[in-house]
Amino acid sequence: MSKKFRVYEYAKSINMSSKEIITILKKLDISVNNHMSVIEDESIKKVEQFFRNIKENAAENKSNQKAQTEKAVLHHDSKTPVKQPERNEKQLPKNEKKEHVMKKTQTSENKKPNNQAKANNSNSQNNKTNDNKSSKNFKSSQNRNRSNYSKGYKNKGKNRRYQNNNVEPKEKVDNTPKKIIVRGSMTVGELSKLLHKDVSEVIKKLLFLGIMANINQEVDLDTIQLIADEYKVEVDLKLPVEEDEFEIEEMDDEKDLQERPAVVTIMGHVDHGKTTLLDAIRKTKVTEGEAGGITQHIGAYQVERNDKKVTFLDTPGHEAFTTMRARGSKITDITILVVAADDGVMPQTIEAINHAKAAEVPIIVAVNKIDKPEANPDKIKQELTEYQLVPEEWGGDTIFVNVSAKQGEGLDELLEMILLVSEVEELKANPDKRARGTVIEAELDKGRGPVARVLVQQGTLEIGNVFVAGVCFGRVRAMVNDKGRRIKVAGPSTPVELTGLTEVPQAGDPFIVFEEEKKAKAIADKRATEVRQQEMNVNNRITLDDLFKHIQEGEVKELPVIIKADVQGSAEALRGSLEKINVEGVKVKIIHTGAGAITESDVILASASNAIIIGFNVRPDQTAIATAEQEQVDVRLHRIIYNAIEEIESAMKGMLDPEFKEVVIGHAEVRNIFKNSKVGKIAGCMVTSGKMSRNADVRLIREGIVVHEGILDSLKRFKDDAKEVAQGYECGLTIENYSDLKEGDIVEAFVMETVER
Ligand SMILES: Nc1nc2c(ncn2[C@@H]2O[C@H](COP(=O)(O)OP(=O)(O)OP(=O)(O)O)[C@@H](O)[C@H]2O)c(=O)[nH]1
Repeated sequence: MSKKFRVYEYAKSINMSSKEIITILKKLDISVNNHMSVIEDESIKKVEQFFRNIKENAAENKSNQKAQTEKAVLHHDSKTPVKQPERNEKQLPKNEKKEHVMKKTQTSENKKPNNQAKANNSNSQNNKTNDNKSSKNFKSSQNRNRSNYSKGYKNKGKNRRYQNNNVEPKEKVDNTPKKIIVRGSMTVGELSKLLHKDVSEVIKKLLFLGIMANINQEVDLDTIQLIADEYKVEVDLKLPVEEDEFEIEEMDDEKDLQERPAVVTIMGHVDHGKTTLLDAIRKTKVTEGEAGGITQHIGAYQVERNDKKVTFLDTPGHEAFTTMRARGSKITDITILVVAADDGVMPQTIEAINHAKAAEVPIIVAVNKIDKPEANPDKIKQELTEYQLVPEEWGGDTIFVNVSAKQGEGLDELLEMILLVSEVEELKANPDKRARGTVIEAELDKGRGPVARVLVQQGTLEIGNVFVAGVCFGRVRAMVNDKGRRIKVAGPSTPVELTGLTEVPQAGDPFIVFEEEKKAKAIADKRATEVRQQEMNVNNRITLDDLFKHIQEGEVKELPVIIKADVQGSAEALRGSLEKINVEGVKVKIIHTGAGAITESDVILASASNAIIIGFNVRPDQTAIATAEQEQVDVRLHRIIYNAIEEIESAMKGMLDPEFKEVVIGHAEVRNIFKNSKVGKIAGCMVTSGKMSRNADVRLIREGIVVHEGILDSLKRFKDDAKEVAQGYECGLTIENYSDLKEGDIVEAFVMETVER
């Protein structure tokens, strides 16, 4: 080649990825920045030589292997002891060996169950190249294994371990699949699993095809086909579904649109009465028309007034509201901003206003606690004008309603106003189409399996409908409304609890009904793959080594956190709050959230990502406890969201530069004053607590007031200088630049210590 190439051009010309070429160039000490870098003819020659060497080495190794195998067999036959490590590997039952490699794959995906991890350790005991001493080393030991693979390939003639691994056990049962289903590119690890092959074997095959790859490297469809051909496996290519086609909502004809109930979220500052208001509305308005009806928590509830319905979301606060929004779902039509009339506009009031404004949701102000004697609704109105919420009577367009959630006052008027705003907003939906909505909460129910609480936003949901919620597929088996009644259909703005899912979706996940089960399944699968890949990328980025390196270098300061909660809604609320914490540049990174007990796989994920686990109203199971102990993963259990947030904030402060705090080490009482012509006044003291130390800072306290702060000039025990004088002993001391000591004064000695966070 006489021409200059860019990395990507050259990579393309030999059917490899730019990434692979860059890796090889770096190995050959040829510096390149990225796929656009130009590579000279000289460098290309070196790369080509590199490939030739690999192929030659591989060929040589193959013949060496054969010789070694024969020799090994001979040795064995002639009862000559065979080296222990080789024999151990060989004596492993075939399936154990497979597991051994599989585990490595799983470790990289952070899915390694602990029992397998243990087996892996024991299998590797004789293998000095494996370092599984510390479970915190999962990632780094994995990296070492990977580099050993490549080393192994280069020096196969010398490295007995890899020779041995390559000896096919004679009794090996061929469990190669006849056909594999391929939906797109995948990693070498995933391909190996699919083909029921050891990763090392697939990496070897790739090498023969001139592709340097490690377990996490992605291989494209052509390469997958080539490798599959090598094993005579048929590839069933299921090309990705064009999801957008199905996901884009059909335009509705104006004539098909019908009025729908408003969906209302209640926001406001802590203790201003959000929950009380929600409960009051529910109690007075729900049970009224439903004699004996028992309301059920399904994430939202509906009330009726003047034959019109209003849907209230059950989770008060803007965290949940924003979490939903962040996940791309807009479910709130109107925000009720609760402000306590005896308090005023507080930080979270302002936050709530900003959240509602950002989402362009109209605000109705509920001035609460007007029953209190100190209530001052006008003060609230005044304060809110600063935030462009001006009451109508003052020339603005914001609706204010005075309420007492506690006494049930003003609720009718509030509902009236909600209906008025709904009318102005012209909230409409087409009930005659496939349902779409948003998951409000979801959890795994012991008896019923995955349960999702969904708000239907468009169309009508019916029993038997097939749907996708997030990455989960389902068929509506049963639906229950907020009054605990089984229902068969649910129209726009109706909250329902449904069963029939295969997995537990996440709060905020979009929910779409499909006509065909096949389409729904394909979309759920595709989404699941995408999410898995995203998760894997995240995990690759957060390594223990990297995290510490970045923190030390001050580049990145973040605390990875896993949240498990009793219901997904709480997990998401906690996520919202934690992600908002910003302690001098350090942020929380939520790497996983879920509903249910803390499991071993959570602990392993935490270990691999150096994360802290927060359990909210959940406990770790027995295996998780043991693994957490072994992995030294910090698991914090809480029942109050605020405490969890506070604790994490403190943990984050531990990651900041050290701060100092004062520690009092002792007190001495001045009993006599001696005058010395040379040094001035000497205080004869008795150490009453702790100790006096020559190096300590001191403050002089007279009748409870600090009259001076400074350092000791001298500390003596009788006539001798002393470093320290302990409690119960007498001492003489002078304070630097201070001579106004008096009998009865207290000398407090203190030191500044680094704060242990
Ligand atoms: N006097 C009076 N007290 C009220 C009223 N509404 C709520 N409270 C009281 O105020 C306190 C806080 O009410 P909550 O409903 O828990 O407030 P919240 O805004 O949901 O609080 P968080 O959930 O902590 O954010 C409780 O003691 C209520 O009983 C009211 O209209 N009048």
